[in-house]
Amino acid sequence: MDNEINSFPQVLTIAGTDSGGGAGIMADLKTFQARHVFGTAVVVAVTAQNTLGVQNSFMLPKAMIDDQFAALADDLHIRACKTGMLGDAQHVRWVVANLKKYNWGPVIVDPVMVAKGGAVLLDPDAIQTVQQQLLPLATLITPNLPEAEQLTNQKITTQKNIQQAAHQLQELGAQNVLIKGGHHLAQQVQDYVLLADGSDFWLEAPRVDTNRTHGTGDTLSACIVAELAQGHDLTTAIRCGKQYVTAAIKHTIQVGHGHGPLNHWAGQKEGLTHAEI
Ligand SMILES: Nc1ncnc2c1ncn2[C@@H]1O[C@H](COP(=O)(O)OP(=O)(O)OP(=O)(O)O)[C@@H](O)[C@H]1O
Ligand SMILES: Cc1ncc(CO)c(N)n1
Repeated sequence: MDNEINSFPQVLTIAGTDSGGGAGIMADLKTFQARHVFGTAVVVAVTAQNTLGVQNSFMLPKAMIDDQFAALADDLHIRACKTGMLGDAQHVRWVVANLKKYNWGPVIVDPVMVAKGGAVLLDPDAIQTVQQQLLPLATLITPNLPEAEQLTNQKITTQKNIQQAAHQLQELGAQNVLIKGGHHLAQQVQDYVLLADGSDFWLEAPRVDTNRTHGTGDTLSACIVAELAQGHDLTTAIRCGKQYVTAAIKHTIQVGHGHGPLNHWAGQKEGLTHAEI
């Protein structure tokens, strides 16, 4: 009976809001909607933000965070989840406690640290807590290059460095690793994937010459969550996420004066369906 009630794929984002609608929970929910899963959210932080930057942020108190998790656990059946902006060490610890307390399916950790405009979204002194407490829970971790540098405490300039960093992240406890190459300015953007069984591959796409890349990382990880919730394997979900985010960057929309948001309808434009990727 309960299985029938909760048969529609439901997913969860645990992150911060973006009043400008382009990143964080807003990007996640738009991606979930476009990828045909039912999106839910635990709000950890609220930001006053637009395409020009982050003007203010507010971290929610522990009881409010715990109650959001409890409300979902009492009623819904979440098949996969992701984390985004977690703010500081104590919020990382509170989220970790709730990830351990209930079953949310595969956990995709997007270790958000700094917004495209430069605002700090994770206190630097929380990095150790992320390494020690959150990474071991990660089915997949999806750092960008600066985040991978912080988490592995090394400069990353070559493909070999990227591969070494991915292995280090596995040693810290993440089962699978996707290092995003959007911050490297080469003509081809290259992301590196290292899977739990030791196999690996590069995902390549032509760089789109645009500054409208607000929320690219959120959109990629949210799409992976959506595909996993629909029963696809991790490699398929990652390839689909890459295809979706590339389309969402390419089919640009004109919103805001700065780092504009993506076009979350772009998958429909390119006729992408979850089954065919
Ligand atoms: N200009 C671009 N053209 C094509 N693909 C891009 C571009 N910029 C980023 N990407 C892709 O978008 C995805 C996200 O990468 P990126 O490194 O930008 O993440 P991020 O820094 O976490 O994003 P954000 O902080 O804005 O959420 C990756 O698959 C990356 O290759
Ligand atoms: C709330 C929030 N989460 C994540 C990002 C990074 O894209 C952002 N700019 N804002």
